[in-house]
Formats: sequence, structure tokens, C-alpha cells
Amino acid sequence: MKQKHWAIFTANTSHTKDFINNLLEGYLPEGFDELKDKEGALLSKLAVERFIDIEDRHEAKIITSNSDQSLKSMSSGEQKKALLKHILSSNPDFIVLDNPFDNLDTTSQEDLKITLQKVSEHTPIVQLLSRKTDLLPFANTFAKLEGKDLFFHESVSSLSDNTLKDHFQGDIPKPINSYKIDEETLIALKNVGVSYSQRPILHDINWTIKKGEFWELRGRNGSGKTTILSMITGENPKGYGQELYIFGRKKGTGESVWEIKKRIGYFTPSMTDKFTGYHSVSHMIISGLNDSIGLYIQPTEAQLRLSKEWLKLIGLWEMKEELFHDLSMGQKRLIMCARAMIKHPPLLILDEPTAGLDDDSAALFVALVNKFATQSDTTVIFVSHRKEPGLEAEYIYQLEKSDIGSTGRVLTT
Ligand SMILES: Nc1ncnc2c1ncn2[C@@H]1O[C@H](COP(=O)(O)OP(=O)(O)OP(=O)(O)O)[C@@H](O)[C@H]1O
Repeated sequence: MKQKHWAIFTANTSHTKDFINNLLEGYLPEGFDELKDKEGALLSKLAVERFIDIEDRHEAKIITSNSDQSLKSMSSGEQKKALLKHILSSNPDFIVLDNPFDNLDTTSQEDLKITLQKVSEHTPIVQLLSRKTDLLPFANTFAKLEGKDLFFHESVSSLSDNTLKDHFQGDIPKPINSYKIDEETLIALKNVGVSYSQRPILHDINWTIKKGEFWELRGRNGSGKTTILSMITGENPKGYGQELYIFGRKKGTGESVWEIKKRIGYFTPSMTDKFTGYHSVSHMIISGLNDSIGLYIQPTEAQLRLSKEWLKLIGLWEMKEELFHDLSMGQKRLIMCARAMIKHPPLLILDEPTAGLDDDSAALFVALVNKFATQSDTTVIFVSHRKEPGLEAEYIYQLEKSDIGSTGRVLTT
């Protein structure tokens, strides 16, 4: 009999985590009899985080035993590859893949496809996917997870519904107080180099970012994207002593990390997915004005008015009193993005912001970013391995890996 492989399409309202736990714990939904009494392994961002946690707590190396580096210090793509290697070496009876291509560069995505094709000859695979282009070619059983319920479909074509609507009617709300930045050049890196334990990571990086520009930062896994961003935000001490200028000042000339952070909006999905506090949707947006997650003081009239304008723009005004906690993943992402935008920071960094979103929600998210980049003075840096259709970045900063560290060049779109 032909090996069965499942492709489960998820949307942002799908109860993906419960579904995966049930599969791995043997509470099999109908249609998965082939996995009865079998031991499965999970490749997902959450599984990586669990291993980081275990390695941290026990000071042990489980999936990185043949590397000097801790799992935590690896780049997100490297972590995923290390986990895959660990899974394959433990020969599980079946493998569950939760959006396996997220965080991987295009070459690594192709390599993973080839590996999985081979694995699929002897091991059943369950792929959960939110983007249609990610479908593995050998999948032969298709279903959609709607909330908790699974609906099987004969083919992929019967799964698609092209009903994308543009929710963003209206303009980006103006901030209550605006930042005054006199310099035209917001960020400048001049001949910046970084090494870790004598391993060169970045070489001679020259990158000038001006006020109001919209950039995409690209590069393969481990090429140093996060390293550059963390030097800019002040989280990485490697920026000190280098020709790195932030908001017109050379790094390390007296400004505090806090002063810099106040002027940077930052969004990455793990901020949303890990957040467990119970705050209303409206208060979550307003909290972006105070640089806190969640609101702990009574908002002013002006703040409430501003949050109303944002919620109307992103189509979530009806949900203002709902708890952030109860929203779907796509809605949470829009709220967190609006929260990062609300004060029109001079710089907004979006780090793989669409990872895990379904096609429609990703397109909606991109539409919001495009609108913000056009209608505000904020400089936007968007990092992603996916070429998001419709993203209107003006410039691309491309990192190219090499033995002496990654070098960078500017491409125009
Ligand atoms: N604290 C550290 N110690 C040792 N190596 C590190 C440390 N932090 C980062 N690195 C290494 O530096 C390189 C660049 O990592 P970085 O996270 O900047 O890459 P990236 O371009 O963001 O990758 P990805 O696309 O996979 O997220 C990687 O090889 C990573 O393993």
C-alpha cells in the first residue's frame, strides 16, 4: 500500500497546538489510524524553544552535541536545521512538521525538500502549513483544520478560497507626540566587522539608512541579520568601538540603551505568541506609547481616541473590549504591529513578521506595513526569507556569506 502523507492546511484560527499534541500523544483524530501506537517527532519553532529551555536548565547539549555552540546562540535557521538532524538520527515512526520552511533561507528550503522526499519513502509525514506554496509534493491526503475540527478534502484546489479583502480603508493615525530627528541619516555602519570566538560573521559592512526609507534586509541563515539588528538596538555589545552611528550619534558616546530603544519600534512573532497577560485589545495598542506590554495605568482621552483610530483602521474596533489573549494569531499580530507603530518611532524593525501567518493574513499584514511606510516618516526595516508578494520596500540590503564573514550590498527593488 502507498505510504500516506498528510498536508493539513491551517488558518490563524486553527487550534494547531492541540492538534499536534494529540497526534504525538496518541489521541488520534479520525483519518490517522496508520499512526496508531507509533512514536512521532516534531519539527517546529516550539520544539526548538523546548530544547533551548532544556539545554539551559540542565546545562546539557542534547541536539547540539557535535557543535561547540549552544542551541540558544545559533541563528533561527541553524536551530531548525540542528533539530531536523536530531530528529532524523532518532528514526521516529512518523514526523510532524509545523510550517517547516519558516525561518529557512531559500537554499535551505530546497535542501529540506530533498531530504524530506527521501525520508517520505519510509516514514509517514504530517505537514501543517499555512502558506499554499509550502505544500510538499509527496503529500497525498489533504485536510483543513478549522478551529478544532478537521475537514478532509479530495484535492488541494478544493481548499483554496481567494476571498482576500483589503481592510485598510483610511489613513495611518497621526501620533500624539512626534519625534524630532534632525539628521537625514538615521543609521550608519562604516566598515563594521563582527566575529564570535574568532569565527568571522560580518566583514566590512557599510550601510547607510536615511529618514523615512523602507528597507528589506536579506541574507542566508546565519549570515548575520539578527547580529546587525541587535547592534542597532543596543542589545549586542559588538557594536561598541565600531563606526556605528545611531540617530546621529556614534555608538558608545554616552547614550543609554534605553534612550535608543525608546526610538525603535520592534516586532517579531515570538513577542505575540509567548505573551500570556490578560489585557484588552485597546489597552494592548495603547501600551505601545509607554513601552510596556499591557497597560498598567488609566489611559488618557487622547490615548483612547488614538487607539480607536488604529482599531478602526485594522478592522478590529468591534473587538476593543475583548481580551488580547482570546484573539486569533493573525489578529494578535496586527495588534502587536499597530502597537509598535502607534508612536511613529523613527525606526521600526519587523523581524520575520509573517512567519506562521496564513496567506490572507500575511497579505493583510504586508498591506499595513506598506501603508505605514508610505504615510509616516518612520524608517522601516523588514527582515524575511519569504519574498512577500506585494511588499513595497524601496531598497534591499543583501548579506552574502563568505569565509571572511558576510559582506553586504545595496540592491534597489
Ligand atoms: N553568541 C554567539 N556565539 C557564537 N556564535 C553566535 C552567537 N550569536 C550568533 N552567532 C552566530 O553568528 C552567525 C550569525 O547569526 P545571526 O543570528 O545574526 O544570523 P541570521 O542572518 O539572523 O540567521 P537566520 O536567518 O537563521 O535567523 C550564526 O552563525 C550564529 O550561529
